[in-house]
Amino acid sequence: MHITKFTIAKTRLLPILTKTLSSVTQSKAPKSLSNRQLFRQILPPHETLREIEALNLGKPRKRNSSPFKKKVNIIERKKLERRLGDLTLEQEERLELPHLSFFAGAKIPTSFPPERVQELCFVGRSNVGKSSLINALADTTVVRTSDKPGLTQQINFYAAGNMFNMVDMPGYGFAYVKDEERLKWKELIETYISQRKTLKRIFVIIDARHGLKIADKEFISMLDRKNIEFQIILTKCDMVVAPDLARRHTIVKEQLQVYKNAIPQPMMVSARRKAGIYKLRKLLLTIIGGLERAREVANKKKEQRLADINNKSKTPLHKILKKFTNKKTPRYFYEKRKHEKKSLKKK
Ligand SMILES: Nc1nc2c(ncn2[C@@H]2O[C@H](COP(=O)(O)OP(=O)(O)OP(=O)(O)O)[C@@H](O)[C@H]2O)c(=O)[nH]1
Ligand SMILES: [Mg+2]
Repeated sequence: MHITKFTIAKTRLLPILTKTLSSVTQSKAPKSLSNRQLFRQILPPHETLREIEALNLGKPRKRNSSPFKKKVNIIERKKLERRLGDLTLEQEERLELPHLSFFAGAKIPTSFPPERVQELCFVGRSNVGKSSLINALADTTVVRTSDKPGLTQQINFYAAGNMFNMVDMPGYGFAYVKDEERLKWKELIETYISQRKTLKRIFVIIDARHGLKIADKEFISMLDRKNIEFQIILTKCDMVVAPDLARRHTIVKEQLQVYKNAIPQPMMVSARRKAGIYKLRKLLLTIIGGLERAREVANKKKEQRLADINNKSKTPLHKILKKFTNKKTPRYFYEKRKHEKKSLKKK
């Protein structure tokens, strides 16, 4: 038999896909189908599809600007709701994390900062989007990111206010770095993970386009051997169409069943489109025990916003229009109409 790269990949994937398929569709997949065809046959559960639709995960559809297309969109969404259930059920609380700042970097274990507050760490293959995810979670650009793999080369510690630390790791399984360097990173990560007492959860970041790769499996097997709990986050979800994302989620969930220390439910996010970020923030705050405090801050901000809106609408018309009175520009008429409409509504 002529063995190609493809045949090897297929033999590796086939058992997983057939297993997933048989458990989801309750039927055996014929061996003649290609990997892609097998993948396409997976029927993901409704709740996964609903979560993807509700959180706006998945590759964005083409922008529909015409009123007709907008109407078609509304009809399609209604059809989806009839099939999957109420999409508003997944609505997220608009929570925020405290201000993020860099405070320490460690290339060797002796440089780890003292264990003061609780920590959450983000680990995964190079270029998978660990640093971008931390930025998205904290709504900042403090963490450096790059489209070239291997940017983060040390363990970076970021303080989220005085509540907790987020820890950005170098990527594992990075092929373009010397063996010596790779081994050093591996040891550094393993030492941190197994010795840090304040570490509350390890998030293993996986590219949603590829799922669990060999390096990921090796890493989570190591965690499992050491009895360390971890949770998977599928990221770059904006690069996979919704049905395929649901299938990927189903496969990863199935694969996790063999790891006794895996939290069974993988999360889904897109750091670029900030989808699923509120849900993940809520999880982080729950782990840290800061959910109530974050809710209080969010409520205060909401009240402030409402008060600002009220104050603005109380500004008399002549003051609003003062800026535009020299020239009666379209803006002048727009502001006037808006104000009139508002006062009509109030009456
Ligand atoms: N489309 C898309 N791109 C993303 C997303 N998250 C990260 N990226 C891109 O992926 C590339 C790598 O992101 P990083 O955050 O630097 O990845 P990393 O895992 O920290 O990489 P290393 O530090 O090299 O280990 C950047 O070009 C990001 O813009 C995402 O959710 N969607
Ligand atoms: Mg990085």
